Amino acid sequence: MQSARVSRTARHTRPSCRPQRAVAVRVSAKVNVEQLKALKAELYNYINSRGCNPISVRLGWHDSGTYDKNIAEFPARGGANGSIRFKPEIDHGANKGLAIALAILNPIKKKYPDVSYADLFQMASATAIEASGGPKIPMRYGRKDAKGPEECSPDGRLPGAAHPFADGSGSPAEHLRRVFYRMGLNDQDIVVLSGGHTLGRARPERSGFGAEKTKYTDVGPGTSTASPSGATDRPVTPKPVGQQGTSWTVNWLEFDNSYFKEIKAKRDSDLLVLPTDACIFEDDQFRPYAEKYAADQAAFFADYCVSHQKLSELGVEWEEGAPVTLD
Ligand code: HEM
Repeated sequence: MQSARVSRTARHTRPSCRPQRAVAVRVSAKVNVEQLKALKAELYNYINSRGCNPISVRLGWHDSGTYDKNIAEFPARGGANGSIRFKPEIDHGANKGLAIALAILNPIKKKYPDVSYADLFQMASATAIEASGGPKIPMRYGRKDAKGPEECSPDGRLPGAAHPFADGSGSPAEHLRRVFYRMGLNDQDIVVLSGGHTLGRARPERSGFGAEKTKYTDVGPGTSTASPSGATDRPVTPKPVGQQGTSWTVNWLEFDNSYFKEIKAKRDSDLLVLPTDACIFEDDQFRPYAEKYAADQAAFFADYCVSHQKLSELGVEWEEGAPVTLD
């Protein structure tokens, strides 16, 4: 597993889902490409076999979503720097339940000591999406880590889902704009990234949202006899102890555009629509994007790749010679 820490030539691609012309770049002596590749292979198999795709995506997003573009210094500006692994950040209210994701990833991390936590969390998220049938996001690696609890982001930077909003916003759309604009993201990013909720569930014991269980979560994704989509051949999540929660979609381990279709249709009270989800079809600037993604999965995937790559690089300080790509 140990690789020579030498410069090498790698293929570098631009941020898009579509194949791009390869450009030769020098890769950092500090970034261990062999370990990154081996880690990705292990994560792909592990995450898919355990059905922990949704929580892996939420962990990556909650690490990077603390970014504040108005703060110059690393890591005080927040972002994808691995600081979520420390108390007090992991104990922030918005992160409730994510200690489970750390408990899953920490033993794996031990086998890849040269990989930063920041890279691990972003890789786990992107790999979880790919392994759920989603697009292959053009990821780049070589992030530096925050070093200790004193470098954690302050509480309150992640979005709330419903009134009352901590920043005093009068509507969900205003709140989303305040939070995502602070990260340097735009309306399209807000809508397309909301599509991350095609995966997973909300549980009363974590966020306070959702029911204890629904016909879609009591047995497993897409396996309810009431499911219009019927059974899935994807692995079913091992039934966890505690509440099963409410999913946004029927097949909540399948990454597709069903989130947009379901939010638009509002057809089933067993599927979740948070106020911040509903507003993507209610707000005049958000709606065209939401309509586009409900109608066209390929467009959703293409735009999702661009916004997810941005999200995964918020606030990042790269190692010397990074970023590197793996393909
Ligand atoms: C737009 C603002 C957002 C709000 C207000 C929000 C809110 C929430 C809430 C309340 C939960 C339920 C947590 C629980 O009870 O376990 C949740 C789960 C989740 N969120 Fe978001 N979220 C937002 C954006 C995002 C983004 C941008 C992504 C990824 C790109 C994302 C991915 C997820 C995933 C995958 C889950 C399911 C986790 C699981 O099943 O364990 N969310 N979100």
